[in-house]
Amino acid sequence: MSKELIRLQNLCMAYDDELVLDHLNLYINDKEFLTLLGPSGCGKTTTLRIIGGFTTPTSGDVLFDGVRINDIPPHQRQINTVFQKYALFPHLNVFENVAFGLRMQKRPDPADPTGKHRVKIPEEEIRQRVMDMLESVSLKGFENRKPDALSGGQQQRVAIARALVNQPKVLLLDEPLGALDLKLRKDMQIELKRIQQQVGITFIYVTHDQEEALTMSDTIVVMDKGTIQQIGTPEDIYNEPKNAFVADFIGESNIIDGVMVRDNVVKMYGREFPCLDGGFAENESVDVVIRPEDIDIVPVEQGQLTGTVTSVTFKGMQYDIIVDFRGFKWLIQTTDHSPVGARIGIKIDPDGIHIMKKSAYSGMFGDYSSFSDEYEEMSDASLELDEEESEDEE
Ligand SMILES: Nc1ncnc2c1ncn2[C@@H]1O[C@H](COP(=O)(O)OP(=O)(O)OP(=O)(O)O)[C@@H](O)[C@H]1O
Repeated sequence: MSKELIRLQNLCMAYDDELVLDHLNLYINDKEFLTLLGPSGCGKTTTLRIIGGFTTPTSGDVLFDGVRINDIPPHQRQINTVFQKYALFPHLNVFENVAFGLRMQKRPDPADPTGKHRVKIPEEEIRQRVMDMLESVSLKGFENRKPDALSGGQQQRVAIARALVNQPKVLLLDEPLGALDLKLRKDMQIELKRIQQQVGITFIYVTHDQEEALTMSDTIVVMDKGTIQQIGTPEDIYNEPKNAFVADFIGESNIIDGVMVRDNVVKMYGREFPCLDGGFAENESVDVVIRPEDIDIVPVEQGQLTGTVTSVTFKGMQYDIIVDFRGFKWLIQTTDHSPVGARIGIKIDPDGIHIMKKSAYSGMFGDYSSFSDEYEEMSDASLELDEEESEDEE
């Protein structure tokens, strides 16, 4: 999976002088499942359209197997696309929908030594390729059904089979599951990954759904405002987000303003917390990212901080608990049930505290993370800390 197939070099796209892709650099390996993930308007579809040849970049290059393909039209690229609105032909059955592209194709006549005469693909080969493809997408036995007699997920699989039957090297998928309900979407995520592994080609997938990206991808490219924020495996992106934007976008996070005291010690709310990170300047302002599942609820007297539970939501496998800390809301995910109104202690292990350089995104976060301004106005005495420990520290 390490051979490079597509490279985007300094890709820029501007509409009316507004830069929507800003010097994108990215390579995509053969047989990789790569997802472009980011909020609405960040430039995912534009990137996909440029790879497919439907949009011409303002500047920069697209390389395929090392060859510049900027000027190659879409149908001559070995790239097919599945869109969210996968218009199947309603009057054709499943078999004919998938066979359609093959029936349109002509290729050099093997009996013509000049190679000029072109012939249609033989019917027997079409039948074989369509049936193989229907098997790959688990639709064998559905050949004679019309699209309106299929579920949304089955229709989407017909669209995928239709895009794959031409044997492209790359399949582009633009939010292909967006129209499906949640249960079906989850089933199709697993199904898509299986299909990609079975046919063994590169998938470039666009979504704004972080869970979808984490479930399916070998590599996730997190984008915002036309720029790449981070490229990595789902594990890297989740466990080691490079900045507060990525941390906030992937999964849920508490993002708190902190100050580095020295290596392995950060100060939040006037309290020092041991952490594993270093390499920051003394007194440097930083973003402190803490995942809700990395916070332990402990008895008040053992807490590094204490607060009051303001909301408890049962989520099946765990509870989402909001703890109010003088008006600030921590999100904690735990299997322990603490009732609303309970006073609890919070404890965070050093490896649950992630320190990040202050970014343009600092202070932009909502519900669980906008602590900074009001905190500045607080004196340590007003914090709900264990009195003695607080005094020790000062
Ligand atoms: N043809 C166009 N003319 C002008 N602006 C455009 C055009 N196409 C896209 N844009 C703008 O470019 C930016 C990026 O759009 P793009 O569709 O790539 O975003 P996206 O990340 O795919 O968003 P979404 O998830 O909502 O589809 C947006 O601000 C959009 O308004």
